[in-house]
Amino acid sequence: MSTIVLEGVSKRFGDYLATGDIDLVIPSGQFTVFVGPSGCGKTTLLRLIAGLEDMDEGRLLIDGTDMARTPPSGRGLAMVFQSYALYPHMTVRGNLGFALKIARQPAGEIASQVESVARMLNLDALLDRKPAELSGGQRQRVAIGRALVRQPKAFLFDEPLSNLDAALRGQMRFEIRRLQQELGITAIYVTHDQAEAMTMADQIVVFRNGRIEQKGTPLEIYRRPANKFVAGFIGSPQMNFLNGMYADHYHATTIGIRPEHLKLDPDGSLKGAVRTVEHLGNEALLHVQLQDGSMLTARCSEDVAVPADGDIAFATDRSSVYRFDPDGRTLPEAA
Ligand SMILES: Nc1ncnc2c1ncn2[C@@H]1O[C@H](COP(=O)(O)OP(=O)(O)OP(=O)(O)O)[C@@H](O)[C@H]1O
Repeated sequence: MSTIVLEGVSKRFGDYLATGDIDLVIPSGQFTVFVGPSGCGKTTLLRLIAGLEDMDEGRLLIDGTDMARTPPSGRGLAMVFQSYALYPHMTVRGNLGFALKIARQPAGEIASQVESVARMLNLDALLDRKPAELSGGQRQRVAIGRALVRQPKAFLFDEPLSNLDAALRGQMRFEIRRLQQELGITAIYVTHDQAEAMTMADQIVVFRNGRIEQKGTPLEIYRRPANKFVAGFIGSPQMNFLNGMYADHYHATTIGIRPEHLKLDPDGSLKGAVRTVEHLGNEALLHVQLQDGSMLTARCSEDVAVPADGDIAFATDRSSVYRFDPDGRTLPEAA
């Protein structure tokens, strides 16, 4: 278990600020997810922590020790990449034990460590296969196992599931989380997928343009987004944003309503016409054009009755309406 602390960390590539002024605590034994759109600097920050990039300013402390002079190999961190980076000519057993072999551990010790990790990750039956003879999910498990045998202080995951199909991704999310909880190991996980962040994290850190927009538990971020960017980024389908008369009514520049907080109600004040219906099997998404021309998405039950003329109205609780100022900052709840 290890606590990782970043103090005023910045990194530039030439004139370009990839990540700036980062103050952050990664609590020991917790699962922290860095999330944000492509290019927001989350991978750069992970690589700074791993020691694969040098920071321009700031400090990195692991368990209270400044890492400025510690090379990547001395930090006790294990990184798992999207590309798996397995050795193709080695078997699963060889890949899993490689780091221990390099560290000149006795053969008996290597064999028992490899077997215990293989059991943990359900790889026992695959130990004699080469990476080319494995599925994507199995390869990813070997990559995780290879990091695990080194008994790291913390795991650093860089989009490890983006090469997998949706079903396997769901399963691997669950397995990574289970393993991390069982071992009580500190983990940092980089993704651009907000659903992954919501389902896996103890702490989510939302990035934009190299800076932290908000950090908190998944529910805090979903319920109390600090600004319009976070409100729009977390939650799927995306929060609806409305301006003009709808926002004026709430004394705000923009208001936001999540698709799941719209209720069909003939007396509702959000009146419009259904343009398309997306049937998802367990629910339907209604895309509605409001009277002022703006579009709204509503999450409804699959058996929703759309009137023949398409005219529809929604109501929402005042407490479900988010209000934003001209700079996009969240205003207190409407009275
Ligand atoms: N070695 C480099 N030299 C120059 N610019 C770089 C380098 N590495 C990253 N950048 C730039 O820094 C910014 C942040 O990159 P980074 O890879 O951290 O983003 P990211 O949030 O992880 O994005 P993605 O989800 O696409 O991987 C990007 O604009 C990128 O082009």
